[in-house]
Amino acid sequence: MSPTVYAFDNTDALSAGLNAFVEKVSRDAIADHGKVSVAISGGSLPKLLAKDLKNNKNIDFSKWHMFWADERCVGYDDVDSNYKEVKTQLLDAIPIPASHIHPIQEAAAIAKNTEAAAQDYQKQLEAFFGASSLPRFDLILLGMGPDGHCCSLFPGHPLLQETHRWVAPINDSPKPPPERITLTFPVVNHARLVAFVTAGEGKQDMVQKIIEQPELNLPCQRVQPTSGSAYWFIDQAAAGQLKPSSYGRYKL
Ligand SMILES: O=C(O)[C@H](O)[C@@H](O)[C@H](O)[C@H](O)COP(=O)(O)O
Repeated sequence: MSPTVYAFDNTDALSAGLNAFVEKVSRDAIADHGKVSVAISGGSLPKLLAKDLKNNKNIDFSKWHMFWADERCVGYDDVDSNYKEVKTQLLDAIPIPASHIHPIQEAAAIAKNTEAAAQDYQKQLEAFFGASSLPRFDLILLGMGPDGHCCSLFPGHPLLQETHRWVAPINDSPKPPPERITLTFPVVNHARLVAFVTAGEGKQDMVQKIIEQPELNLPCQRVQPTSGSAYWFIDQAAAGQLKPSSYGRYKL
């Protein structure tokens, strides 16, 4: 199924729309199963997400569990750490219990032991979701790279074919740093909801390709939740090459 695309006048409006969407996802998940599992990527996403969400008093963050969709193998304090970015932008400002925050294992990350970091992260997912079936996140929040990558799943990379592992190591990421771990497509596509968040004119060509040329089979286009839905939250600049019929407006 094609994703639903919402375009916003500017990034402030995008953050407001995303905040309303996440509030609803959180309410529905808590009503359904008492907690909310969220996985998030790095890049520009944490800031766009946190702008309004960090002040949202209608969300019961005590029920949230935060995971990473992909992570760079660096220490928690490193400028490249996705954990650090999400913590600084969002987690430090919301009442989420520390035990509900699930970063990758720092020792393995610092040692650049991507295999150990990936195996440990898979164990963390098994401990939370159970080991017998694929994890089913309530929400996976992803950015889009200018080459059409998402998570640390890059065009043409063998990891696109991974069908067994939930979390995979990567040592040759074309986007630095090269050592990372990433959720794999089986996990991403088992989520209830996946929301892409991207903004800026620099993204408009790739957004057009991904939304209007599905035959390209780029990583972002392989995100097709099997029993869930995919959404795009973009600003007008990123929507600049899209046909007006390709997107709609999110109703707050
Ligand atoms: O660790 C990372 O690098 C990311 O998780 C990556 O997948 C990111 O989300 C995209 O590259 C988009 O990044 P920008 O929004 O900064 O372009």
